[in-house]
Amino acid sequence: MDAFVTRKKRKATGSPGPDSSNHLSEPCSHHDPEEEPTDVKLAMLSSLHPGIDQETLLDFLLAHDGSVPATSESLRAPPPPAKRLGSSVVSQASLRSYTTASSISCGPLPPSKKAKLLSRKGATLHLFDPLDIGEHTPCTIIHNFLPQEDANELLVELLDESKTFEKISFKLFDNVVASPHTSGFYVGTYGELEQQKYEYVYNGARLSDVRKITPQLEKVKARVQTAVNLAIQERIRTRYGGKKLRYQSPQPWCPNAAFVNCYNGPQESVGWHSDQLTYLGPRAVIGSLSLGVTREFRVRRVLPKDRDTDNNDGDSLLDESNPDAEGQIAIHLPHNSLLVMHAEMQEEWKHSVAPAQAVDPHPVSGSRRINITYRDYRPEFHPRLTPRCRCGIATVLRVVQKKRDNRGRYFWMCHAGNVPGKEGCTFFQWAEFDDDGNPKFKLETAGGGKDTSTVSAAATNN
Ligand SMILES: O=C(O)CCC(=O)C(=O)O
Ligand SMILES: [Fe+2]
Repeated sequence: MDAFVTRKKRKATGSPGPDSSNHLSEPCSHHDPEEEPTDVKLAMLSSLHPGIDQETLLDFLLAHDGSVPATSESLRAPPPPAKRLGSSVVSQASLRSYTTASSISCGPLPPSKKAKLLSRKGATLHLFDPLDIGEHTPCTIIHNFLPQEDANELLVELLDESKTFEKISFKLFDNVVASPHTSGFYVGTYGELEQQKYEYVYNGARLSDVRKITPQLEKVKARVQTAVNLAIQERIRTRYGGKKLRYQSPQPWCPNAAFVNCYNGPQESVGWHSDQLTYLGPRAVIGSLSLGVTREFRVRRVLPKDRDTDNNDGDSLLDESNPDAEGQIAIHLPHNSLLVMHAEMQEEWKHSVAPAQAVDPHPVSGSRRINITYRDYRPEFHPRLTPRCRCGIATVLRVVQKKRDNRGRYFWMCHAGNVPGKEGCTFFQWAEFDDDGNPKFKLETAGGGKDTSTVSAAATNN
């Protein structure tokens, strides 16, 4: 592991570097050494010092001018770092009484008249009230979602499944890092199972542990589907001015895959990331069901970045790559709560499950939390159809999140660099969709590849 921090980081040759995610779990693992320095550095430090929370790691990283080896050394030195006291957590039961008169009297605000975001730099705003969550985040929360018995049965079933879950390994710079929690992937039929194993690529590699959906997961799927579709319609009516977002699919949301995460104890977590859009398409919606102990799901908006201020100095640690730049919002996800991540979530926000110092034990799961993300894999994004790079691997779909010029533009890029033992190629291609998010593939480039040397500049430092 020491080599891991002391080795000089490698820049992928010719890589366009428009990173949009930094995820320590499937199916969203991306990283880019140049674009997400703080997140990546925090991920490295987290894996080296799993017992230390991210806020403390960030404090130390800042104190050591962003140097991972120096930070790590200092964290190793006795005495162990004290827990940050006087944390910036702001807690309240509801924001109703804090919002403007108009937002109270007129109901949900149209997008143009958003209530002022009450999170602020360096602070974590804790939201509990579903109305607040709907108004201030791109999510809908439904508490006590399933009949109690169904929730418990599902929890028991998945706790048993999770005994054989594994941490997912991926490549970070030249090193192999394990996700800070375990997970399993489920699909509907044996046919889909074979397809997923042999045709789809996750994080640059085939996923060997694909499982057939369990009876309880299947039973609950229909309820999740109904609730998510209702939530989407409600969101469109109340937040998007009655019209779905551009590139959002007009088709009903129909889950056909489920990632199940197990967080075994308070320290298990998932770092800041956006979920990978490769098989979901743009403006994807995800239904996320939580069981067992309550954990904090944090969200933060990705702040745009001007080209002029790119690469200026070490200040980047203090702005958009800092999770505290605009403030985080913590949504508490208790047992049996369904969180709908709406169409604006993956493109414009990042999310994480922060390590906790302690958790309230759950009568069934003890200190464990199970999370299921139901996903709608769209047939039009089957890897048979999506562009291939020179590595012969289906490329991944990503979006420019930061750089103002190309913010919101999608692109396909090689992902092989994430595979242990492999180098990625320079494939880059802007992705095009019709207004309903259906891909328009350039036939001449599918299976071929395009060098990024000219187009990449447009996306660099996104
Ligand atoms: O555990 C959660 O609530 C979120 C998990 C997650 O973000 C993911 O699997 O992509
Ligand atoms: Fe996620």
